[in-house]
Amino acid sequence: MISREKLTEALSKLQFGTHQQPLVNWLSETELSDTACRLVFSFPWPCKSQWEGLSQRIAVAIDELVEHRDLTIEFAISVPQLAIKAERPLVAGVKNIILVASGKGGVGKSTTTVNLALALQAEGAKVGVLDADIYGPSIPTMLGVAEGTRPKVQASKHFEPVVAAGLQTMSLGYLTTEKTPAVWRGPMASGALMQILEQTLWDDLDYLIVDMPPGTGDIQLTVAQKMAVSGAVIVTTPQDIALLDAKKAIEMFAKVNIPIVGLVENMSIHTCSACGHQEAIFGSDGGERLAATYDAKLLAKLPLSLAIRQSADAGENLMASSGAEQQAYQALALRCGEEVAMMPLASMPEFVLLDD
Ligand SMILES: Nc1ncnc2c1ncn2[C@@H]1O[C@H](COP(=O)(O)OP(=O)(O)OP(=O)(O)O)[C@@H](O)[C@H]1O
Repeated sequence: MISREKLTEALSKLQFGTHQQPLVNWLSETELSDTACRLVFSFPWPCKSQWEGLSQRIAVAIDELVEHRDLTIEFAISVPQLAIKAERPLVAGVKNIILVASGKGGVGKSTTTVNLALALQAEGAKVGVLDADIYGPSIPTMLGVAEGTRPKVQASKHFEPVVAAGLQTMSLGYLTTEKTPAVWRGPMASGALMQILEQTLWDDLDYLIVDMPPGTGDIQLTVAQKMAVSGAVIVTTPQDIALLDAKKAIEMFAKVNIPIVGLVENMSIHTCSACGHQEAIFGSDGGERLAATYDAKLLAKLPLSLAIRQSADAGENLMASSGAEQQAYQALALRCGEEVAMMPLASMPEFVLLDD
């Protein structure tokens, strides 16, 4: 005979996610009758691509209990808001702010921001991107936003985000022109950034991914300190010089008590499209070594690839393709979402988990 207890027992044998937690942790609804069995699982991070496989695993695990009943398995996503207890104010309409940073310029921070955002969205989250790279806002181009696009202004004080590829975006690039490039000095730059962060009408975002300016100077420090941030993702290449700068970025965030969600090793391996030969052009295992030094997680190793460069240049959505690159960003998004969701479980007293 089917019972809730037996169901839970059978389901507790299944694990899910990198942390291999019991799937039953996310069982949010159970309906049992003589003719039907309906289960609803609600996940705190976006993971749509996993649902089909999960559904099959669940059906096999409870097959004997379900017998002749109609089995319905449903999945939902409910990303919790991670908030800092401290005085930093939350940004309206945003549940989690994730900073994407690098010590060194040109390591692929903006490319990672865009593709991480698109991949989180493909996994079922509502995502926005704030282009805070004042030295060269490149997010609009990478998302195919037409040159000269300006955000709509509401009541003379709020910006409506520019929606591109389904993402809510805001960039200093929308507010400056080639003739009036932004020549920002420290306080002015961080002031302008905070202003566009707070004056944009973000609409119910699970994640706002912020493309930080490269470096670890005053602007980065001020912005990081003023935002109520869930965590930072550090992008580096495996090259020694980039790793050195990534260390500075990790230490900067430690100083202002911002947890590191994890590291991304970009431009990791290159596979020759003609012969398939693989080469570690910028060196190998730098990400692993850095992660080990700081006891941080290596979220992903992303390939150095023509498809990544071309999609960024052309403003095309790489998640609409189905190659190894799309899979690499999908894996990054799944891992990143999970790590953010798991954060309250770690020993970080300055964080509280708020229910919806
Ligand atoms: N994994 C990758 N494979 C191939 N090309 C890449 C990859 N990542 C980034 N690029 C390319 O490298 C260049 C620099 O990338 P990007 O602008 O994302 O770096 P960044 O760290 O944000 O730079 P900046 O310091 O200027 O803000 C771009 O031309 C981008 O298309």
